[in-house]
Amino acid sequence: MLVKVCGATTEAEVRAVAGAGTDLVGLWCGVQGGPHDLAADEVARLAGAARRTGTVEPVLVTFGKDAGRLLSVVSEAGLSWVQLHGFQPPSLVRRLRRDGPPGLRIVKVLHLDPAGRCLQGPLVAAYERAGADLLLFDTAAADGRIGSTGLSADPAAVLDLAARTTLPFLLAGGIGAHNRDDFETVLDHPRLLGIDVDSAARGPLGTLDAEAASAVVRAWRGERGVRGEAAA
Ligand SMILES: O=C(O)c1ccccc1N[C@@H]1O[C@H](COP(=O)(O)O)[C@@H](O)[C@H]1O
Repeated sequence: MLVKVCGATTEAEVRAVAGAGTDLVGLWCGVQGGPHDLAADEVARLAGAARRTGTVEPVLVTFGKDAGRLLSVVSEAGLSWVQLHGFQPPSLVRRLRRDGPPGLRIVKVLHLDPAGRCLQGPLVAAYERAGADLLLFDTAAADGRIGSTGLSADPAAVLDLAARTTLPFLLAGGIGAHNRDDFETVLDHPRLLGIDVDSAARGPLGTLDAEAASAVVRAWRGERGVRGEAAA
């Protein structure tokens, strides 16, 4: 069970996430107006801090659509993971696959609305053909908001979406220590690779917090116990 925690803005948060036993830490860049958005040089600095922990890998999380800009951030920070969290076209996935560093892991996010419909529905197969490595199923709010909605998906809608895909996937959207059992059917899915968490990994001050992240890790890894294989 791979665990990613999203939205670090300081080295202390990166270390807290690593200390909680997670595998991946999300660093935002190109999330205009987002409270945890970082400049490219800050992404590079925090990516270095993540690598120095020896256990947690940095992930560029972005709404950006400009391939040249994203490739420059990936290159400057020496990143091996990018998470396309917005409504980027399949051609961006193709371009990152073609021009990105060898081994770059491209995660394309698909959003489920409150009725269980996938907002990127017609493009799902195209993202896979374009060279995405992983999908990430997250929720969209009724008003169209995406990213850290804190809203959980209906497990049946997750399974329906999984049935329309072939790649491994991560689960996100209001994931916390309290709701692991709601997703028992999803946990049994052979292509579920792990979870991605923002809100529930934050402490009372709103910063990423070792105790809050550890509670999520313990609840979701359970007897499946081991650290995610994709972190190495
Ligand atoms: O965390 C954000 O606000 C965010 C902004 C832009 C892109 C992605 C973002 N986070 C993603 O939100 C989900 C989970 O959030 P939550 O646990 O429901 O609060 C996850 O995929 C993060 O990568």
